[in-house]
Amino acid sequence: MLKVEALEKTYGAVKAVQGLNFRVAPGEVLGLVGPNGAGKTSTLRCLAGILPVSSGRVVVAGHDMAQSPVEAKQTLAFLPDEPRLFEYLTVWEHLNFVARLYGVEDWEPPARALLAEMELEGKERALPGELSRGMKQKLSIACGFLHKPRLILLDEPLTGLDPLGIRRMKISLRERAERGAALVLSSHLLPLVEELCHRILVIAGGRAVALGSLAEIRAQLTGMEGGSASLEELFIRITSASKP
Ligand SMILES: Nc1ncnc2c1ncn2[C@@H]1O[C@H](COP(=O)(O)OP(=O)(O)OP(=O)(O)O)[C@@H](O)[C@H]1O
Repeated sequence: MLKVEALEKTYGAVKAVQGLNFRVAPGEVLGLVGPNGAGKTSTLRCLAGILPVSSGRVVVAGHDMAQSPVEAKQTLAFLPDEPRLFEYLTVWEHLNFVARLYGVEDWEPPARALLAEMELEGKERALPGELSRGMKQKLSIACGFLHKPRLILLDEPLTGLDPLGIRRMKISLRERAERGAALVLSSHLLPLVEELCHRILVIAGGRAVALGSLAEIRAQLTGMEGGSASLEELFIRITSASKP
């Protein structure tokens, strides 16, 4: 569903992402982890087509992001950590607007189901200014899910959610993967990554320093298959080893 080849992103002299290669299959959840400034957000924004890549290729469901950006973007949803909403559109109008943008037919039944899933029932007429931080996040996620994206890119998706909201969101994400969506999820919450992700890409200084399942990364690092090191322990070992 997602193919990334030799992805590079530079900002002037800053090399934020260097030589990333990976694929994500339908139904798979890939965790993107790395220290502050590692290049996670830059990577996700390049995958979403929000930032142009400096070199390399991003292909979403067979559509090359550089050559067929509209087709590629129609297939995906990008959920940033800071929800970006329209100040003068109500909750329901947001969903209506997104449905029209993506050409979702008969959008009202799925929009209602999403509001129920995100616990926003009764808030249909509220403006963003009347919503809490977590509710804004949930509305942004509902808008992202409305067109049934086949690739879901999430940057710190649980920021601002309460414990029950976090649990519900984990279920929602897992369900989308079970129905065949590919997910790429960046987070500093390593237990969440450990719980939800089938494979993990660890980046540091813009470069991939480990890629595989937790068991594979553990085996690469310790040479002991079936060892019990947590992702947190592995993360600290990998990222401190890759420091210049
Ligand atoms: N718009 C920009 N202009 C210049 N440099 C940038 C810009 N955005 C990011 N960078 C730089 O690119 C590098 C990677 O930043 P990025 O935000 O992708 O990291 P991150 O892994 O998401 O970090 P964090 O965990 O802190 O959110 C950093 O050195 C950062 O300073």
